[in-house]
Amino acid sequence: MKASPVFAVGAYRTTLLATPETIAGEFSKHRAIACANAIEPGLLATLMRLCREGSFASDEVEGLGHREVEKPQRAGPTISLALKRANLIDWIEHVTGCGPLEAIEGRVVRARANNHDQLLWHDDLDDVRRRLAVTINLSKQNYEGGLFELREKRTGKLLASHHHLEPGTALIFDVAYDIEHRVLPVTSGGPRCVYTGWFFKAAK
Ligand SMILES: O=C(O)CCC(=O)C(=O)O
Ligand SMILES: [Fe+2]
Repeated sequence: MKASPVFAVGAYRTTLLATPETIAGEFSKHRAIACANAIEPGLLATLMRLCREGSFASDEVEGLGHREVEKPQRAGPTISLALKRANLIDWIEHVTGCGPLEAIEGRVVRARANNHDQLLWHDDLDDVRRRLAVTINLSKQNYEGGLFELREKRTGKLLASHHHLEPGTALIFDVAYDIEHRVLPVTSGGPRCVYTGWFFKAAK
């Protein structure tokens, strides 16, 4: 997907750069939007440093694949906190029509070019509170493979595919029973390092 700058999350504030109406059509067509420079440079530098200095533990995702998860979590909670600001939640609700949303939860994961790390097709609904997913690229080195794909379950029609290239790009995508997504193996370079999190449905 082509990423454009639509919001910028900083350490102390989030700036909205596009009206929800200009982006809503893309989300309804692809069930996803790609946001360039979604993290301001200062915060991004801190997050990349936390990832570089942090440690990662092996994580087997039953029936779906394998990757590594930041442990202890440092970059992950910082991003979750910064994504919680009301103006961004409100903007995302208007773009996607998926509101009302509340708390976001997520962590940083890493996939290596090792013929092992990947995630097969899944819908994220093992936790039914999830309503939207967000991934943010934190990869220091470029990589081949590691493509994210989103498709319709019934027809297999591909709705979106995204290669996380620039650090700080965010991909926001729909979590629903009619669609599923996967992450293909990284074939060289990397590791592919991303924050992956979810906006939950607000409790009624
Ligand atoms: O790494 C990604 O792009 C998506 C990760 C994912 O699908 C998940 O954590 O459930
Ligand atoms: Fe997922």
